[in-house]
Parts: sequence; structure tokens; C-alpha cells
Amino acid sequence: MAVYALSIWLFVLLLPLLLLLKKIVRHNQQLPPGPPKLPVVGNFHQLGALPHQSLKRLSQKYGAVMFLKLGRTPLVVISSAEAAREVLKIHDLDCCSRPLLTGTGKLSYNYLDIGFAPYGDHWRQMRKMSTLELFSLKRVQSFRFIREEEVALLIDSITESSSSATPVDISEKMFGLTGSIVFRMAFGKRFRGSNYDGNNRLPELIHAAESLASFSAEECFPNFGWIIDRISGYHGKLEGVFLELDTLLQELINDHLKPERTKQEQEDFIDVMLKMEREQTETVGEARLTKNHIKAVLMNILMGGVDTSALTVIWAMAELCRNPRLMSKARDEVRKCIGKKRRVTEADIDQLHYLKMIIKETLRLHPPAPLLFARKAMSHFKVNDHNIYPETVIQINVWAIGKDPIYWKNPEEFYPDRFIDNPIDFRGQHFELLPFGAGRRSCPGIHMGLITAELALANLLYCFDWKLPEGVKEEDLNMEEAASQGMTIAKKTPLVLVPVN
Ligand code: HEM
Repeated sequence: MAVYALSIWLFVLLLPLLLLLKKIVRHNQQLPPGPPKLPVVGNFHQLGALPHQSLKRLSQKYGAVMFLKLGRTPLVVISSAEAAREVLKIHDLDCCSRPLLTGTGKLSYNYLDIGFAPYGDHWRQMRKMSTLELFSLKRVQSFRFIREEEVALLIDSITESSSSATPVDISEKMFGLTGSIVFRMAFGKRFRGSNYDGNNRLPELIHAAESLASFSAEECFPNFGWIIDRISGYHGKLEGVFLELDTLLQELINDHLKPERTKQEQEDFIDVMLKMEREQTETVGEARLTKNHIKAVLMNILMGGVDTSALTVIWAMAELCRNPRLMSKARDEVRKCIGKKRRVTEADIDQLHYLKMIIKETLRLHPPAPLLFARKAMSHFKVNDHNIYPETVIQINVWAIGKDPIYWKNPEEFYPDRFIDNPIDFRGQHFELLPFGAGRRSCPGIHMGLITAELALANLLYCFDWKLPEGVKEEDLNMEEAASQGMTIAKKTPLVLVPVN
């Protein structure tokens, strides 16, 4: 008992000394400034349900390069274009790895993929293969007929509602559309509404996979996090979601291997990767391309390709419906340029300059991945004279940068005209606008994502006039973001509009 009391007294006496020591060490380390941390949890409690919004508020107090701790994990958050340029351009190679997490490891077949794989030979080979064979402009163009057919089906389904002025759930329609397009490109099969060959859990599964692809409690709090994971059933959920997706992907691959399968006119992603597996001369990392590599890439395509384009169109339509003047300007452009046709085709898109500005403005205010995907520092480097040490997780708050009044006049206003005679683009050269990231880990699906969103939006504007449902005023339209469920941020409530033709 006496020993116990003595240790408590010693602790109380030594505490100020320990704190002082910590301050000195920290000063010597020259870490970026950041909010005070609580013991054990660090700054975890300050993230809230919408971390990009909380982190923006904190950065206004602590700076554009900010140091936090998620439990034990050191985290640096970047919130200005200048600092983003230093990280993503000058120090791209120092920090172009990803943190190794239980969730991402499982869903990527132990990092055989592109998106979650750590930097190294394997990732370089996979990224090269996907850039040349899956995401090239030529390949994207080869799927033009799929996008045009699926958009035509969508317009037909909305036409039925427009004749009776029935409200349409645009959010559901958009996830259905992008799901169908990605499905056909990747697997050569149709995915209708929320139903794929009887598997109506697919959209739910993709969202569940996205939410499991982040830090588990144990990764943040090594001492007791496992208890939280046990209570929340984290590992069971991860196993379950992985097993269902793995079974689906394996079945799709098996279908492609059946000798009786009729040769498709158009190769899908599985065909392309199976052909590469057969013909490979180069090794991928230490191993050759296997079925697990193929499934890992398909998993990335499902998780990265469906929600992102859908969210872009949903937010664009929501912004236009709140701004009738911009809506008529956009509609006039599409109808004037296209003239009398049934549908807008991809060949028409290049003339639609205002539509492209709308997409850009939407991606500025509503980047689907507001913090990009987490990166991990591989070596020591400095940003604004602050040290960033190996193993630090780095998040770029592109949502905050897109709203920074230093670069954007009236940043909260949806104003596509700001891009007239303005060279700022979103392909990774202008650090004030980074919805696709920049540098080595930037989005390889940019052409595919953009053309899908542009074609869908152009046709929605060309084929219908849009009204808000009875009793909803423009200023009442709910523009809140849903609580973070992983890498992307959705609109909190579905967008419901009435089509008129
Ligand atoms: C509007 C549509 C899209 C947006 C806004 C978007 C955004 C992003 C962002 C922000 C990143 C992370 C960049 C970084 O960490 O610096 C990323 C990575 C990635 N995206 Fe996209 N994306 C879109 C469409 C697509 C599509 C259609 C696909 C595939 C079919 C795709 C596949 C990927 C992959 C595989 C990565 C990981 C790259 C790597 O780590 O090397 N994306 N995307």
C-alpha cells in the first residue's frame, strides 16, 4: 500500500517535469503546430462525423500544416495550396505510400491492388499496367457505347416519370447508372437498379467495404482498441463483406474462363487482365499476375469508380436547382449546341464549355474524396520548416483548399463562371483545385469518371426541365453532407426532383 501511495506521489511530483520534457523534445523535433492532445486518444475526439469540416476549422487556428495524433498515430493535415504543392510535387516521392491497415490489407488481397498498396516495385508495376491497359484514353473511348446505352436507359426511365410529373430520386438513379457502367466495363454484365443477377446487396456491400477501408480502433489505440473492435464487430464485418465480394468476383472470373463463353465484341476489364495473366512476360513485383491481383484491382474499381462520378452529378444537379439562373444558362447551352437530336452523345461534349465549368465548380465545392486518400511518409522531409517524420499519415484537405478565400472569391458561392478565362484546372497542376489528387498517387480513373459525369449531366439537362417537389423552395434544399462513411462524402438526404418535358 505504501509503495502504491509513494508511486502516486512521485507521479504527481514528476508530471510537470515530464510535460516540460515533452515540450522541449517537441520543440527540438520542430513538429508542425496543432491542437492540444488528450492522453491516449490524442485528437481523435476533435474529428467528429465530418472530419474535413472539423479539420478546416482547426487549421484556421493552427495553420495550413497541422500536427495531430489519432491515438498513437501521428497525422499531418495539409490545408493550403502552397503546402499541398510542397507535399504532392516537391516531396511526392517522400510520401507516396499508403498506411498499412487491417481493412485495406484484407480488401486488397494483402495489397496486391493499386489504391491501397504501399509504394514499391509492385505498386509501380500495377499502376503502369492499369494506366496503359485499363484507364488509357483509348480504353475509355472503347467503352463509349456502354455509357451512351446506359444513359439512354436512364433517360427512358425518367421519361416515364416525367409524363406524370412524378418526383424522381436522382441520387438512386445516379448510383444505379454509374454502377451499371462500371459493371459492364469491368465484368461485361448488366447491373440494374440495385440488382445484379439477384445480388441486391451489391451497393450496400460497396459502401460497407468503403467504410471498412480506414483505421480500426486497434490501429489507433493499440492498448485497448481491440475491445472497441470486438464490441463493434469490426473483424466479423470485414470478413463478411470481403467474403461476399470475393465470392462475387471469383464467380465473374470463372464465367470468363468457361470454354463455352461466347467471344465478346468488346473486351471488359476481366478479359484484359486474364489475357495479361496468360501472356505475361514481366513479373508483377515479386509474384506474377494472379487471380488475386485481378480481384484486388476489380475491388479498387468498384470502390473508386461508382460513387465518385454519381456524387458529382448529384451535387451538380442540387446546385443548379438552387440557382435557376444557372440552370437555364446550362440548359440553353446544351440545347443550342446539340439542336434537335434524341440524346447528347460523347462526341458533343467538347462543345459544352459551360457544362464543363459546372462540373469543375461542383468538384471545387463538393470533392467526392474531401481528404484524398491517406498517404504515409516514407522518409523525413520538411514542409514550411516543419519536420514530417517517416510513418506519419498525411491527409490533404482539398475540400478546405477549394473554399480558401485566398484563391477563391466568394468561395461558398456556386459560380461556374469563375472559370471563364481562368486557366485553373483539376488535373494535378493547380494545387488550389485537387479533386483527383496530384502526383504519383493521383486518380488514374480521371477520364472515365469525368466523361461519365459529363454525359449524364448533359442528358439530364437536354431531355428535361427540372422542378423541386411541391412545397420545397430553392433555399430549403438540404445541402448538408452525410456523416463520413469512409473515403467519400455523400449528400445527407437523397436529391428528389420532378422532371418535366
Ligand atoms: C469523378 C470521379 C472520380 C474522382 C473525383 C476520383 C478521385 C480520386 C482521388 C481523390 C484519389 C486519391 C488521390 C490521392 O491519393 O492523391 C483517387 C485514386 C484512385 N482512383 Fe479515382 N476518382 C474518380 C473516378 C475514378 C474511377 C472511375 C476509377 C476507376 C474505374 C478510379 C480509380 C482510382 C484508383 C484505382 C485510385 C488509386 C490510385 C493510386 O493509389 O495509385 N477513380 N481517385
